[in-house]
Amino acid sequence: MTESNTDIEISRRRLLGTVGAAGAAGLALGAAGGAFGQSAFAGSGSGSASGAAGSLSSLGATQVAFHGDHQAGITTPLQSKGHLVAFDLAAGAGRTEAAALLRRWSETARRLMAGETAPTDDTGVALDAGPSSLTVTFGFGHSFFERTGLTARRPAALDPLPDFSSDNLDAQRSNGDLWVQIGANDGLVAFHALRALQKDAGQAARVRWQMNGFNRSPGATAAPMTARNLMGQIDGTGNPKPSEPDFDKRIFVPAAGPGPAEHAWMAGGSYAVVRRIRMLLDAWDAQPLARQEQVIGRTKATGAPLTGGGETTEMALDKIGVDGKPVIAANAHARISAPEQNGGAAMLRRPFSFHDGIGPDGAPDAGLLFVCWQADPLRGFVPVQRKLDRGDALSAFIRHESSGLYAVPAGPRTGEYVGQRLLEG
Ligand SMILES: C=CC1=C(C)c2cc3[nH]c(cc4nc(cc5[nH]c(cc1n2)c(C)c5CCC(=O)O)C(CCC(=O)O)=C4C)c(C)c3C=C
Ligand SMILES: [Fe+2]
Repeated sequence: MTESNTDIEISRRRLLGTVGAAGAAGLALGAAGGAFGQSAFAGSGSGSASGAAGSLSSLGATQVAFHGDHQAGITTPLQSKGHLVAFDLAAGAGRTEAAALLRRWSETARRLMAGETAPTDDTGVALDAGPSSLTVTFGFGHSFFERTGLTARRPAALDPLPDFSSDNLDAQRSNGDLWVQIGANDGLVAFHALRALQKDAGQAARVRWQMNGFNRSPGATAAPMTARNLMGQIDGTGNPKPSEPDFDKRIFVPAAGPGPAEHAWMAGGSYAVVRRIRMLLDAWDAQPLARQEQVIGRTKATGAPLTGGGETTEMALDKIGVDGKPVIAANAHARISAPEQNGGAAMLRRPFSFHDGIGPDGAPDAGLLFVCWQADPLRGFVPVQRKLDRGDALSAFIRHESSGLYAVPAGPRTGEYVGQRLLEG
C-alpha cells in the first residue's frame, strides 16, 4: 500500500508541477484517486470509515501517504478544508507524556489518512466518506523544548522570529508547544480528524488556539488553475516547483545539515511559518481594478505580470512604461517578494483562506491563514517579510494578527511515530 501510495505522490507532483494549483489538484487527485481508491478500500472491511457499499468518487477515494521522507501536507496539493490548531502541554507533562501523545496522534493520523476509523471511540462523523486526501502534519514550537527538557536539541532555526513594524500580533493566538495542520477535501473528514486528535490529547495537552480555513474545491473550475485568495488574486504562481533542481534544498532540511549532531533529527523536516493575516477587504474592494493590479504587479484576471505574457511568464522587472516609471512598481508586492530581489530567499506558500464572521462595523473578519515552508526561515520567510515590512503596497490592505514558527520533522518510517527521532533519539 505504501509503495503504490508513494507512486501516486510522485506522479501527482509530475502532473502538477506546483502545489498552488488547486484546480490542477482536483484533476490530478482524480487521476490518482481513481486508481488508488480501488486498492484502498478493497479489504478495508468494518475498519473503514467509509461504510459505503458503493464505490467512492475520485475525490473521496484519494489517499495521501502517511509514511514517507517528508510529512504529508507540505507538497500535497491544496485541500478545500483546513484546520490549524496549536496545543500546549499540560502542567506536569514532559518528555514521556509528549512521546506517548505523538505516538497516539501518529496512529490516529495514519488510520484516518487511510480512510479507517479512529483507533478508539470513533465519533462516526466521517462515516460514508473515503479519506478525501486527508493530511495531518505535526510540528514543535520553541517552547516545546523547555517543557520536555530537550533544549540542547532545539535547532537555531527555531529561534523566535524578529519583530516586524507592521505586526499586530495576538499572543493568545500565536506560537504554542505543538502545532497540527489538518487538510482534506471534505469538511466532515477534516472535522472528524480534528475531534479525534483533540480527544487523543486527553490530559497531556490542551488547545491553545485553533483556526479554520478553506480553499476552492477540486473540480470547481472548468480547467485546473492556481488558487485565488479572498482579494480575488491568483495566489501561488511564483511558488518553487517540485520539478526544479533546488526545490528540496529550499524546502527541506538536508540529511547532513549545517548544524550540530544534536539537530540531526530534523533531517528531511521543514520549518512552517504560520500567520493569520486579516485582509481589510472593504478598503481593498473600494480600489479600482487598475490600482489593485499595481499593488500586486500582476493582473487580477489571469495573474500575468503587468509587463505582459501569461501567468507563468517571468516578470520583466526592468521594463519602464511610457510615464518613465517601472511598469511593475517599486513597491509592488510581487516585485518585493521575488527571490531575485531577496538574495534567492524562497518559500513554499500553502495557505488557506479564512472567514470568521462579520464584525459590528459590517467588515468581514476574513483573510489568509498564511502557511509557508522552508528549510531555514532565515533564508525564507524572514528576509522577505523584512523587505515587505519596509515598503509593500499591499501592507495598507492587510494586518498580521498572529504568528507561529514550528519545526516539522521528517515523515515517519513504517512503524515509527512522528517526532520519534527527537523524543527517543
Ligand atoms: C513573507 C512572505 C509573504 C507574505 C506574508 C505574503 C502575504 C500575502 N501575499 C498575498 C498575495 C500574493 N502574493 C504573491 C506573491 C508572493 N508573495 C510572497 C511572499 C509573501 N506574501 C512571495 C515569495 C511571492 C512570490 C514572488 C515571486 O516569486 O514572484 C502574489 C502574486 C502571485 C504569486 O506568485 O503567488 C499574490 C497575489 C496576500 C494577499 C498576502 C497576505 C494576505
Ligand atoms: Fe504574497
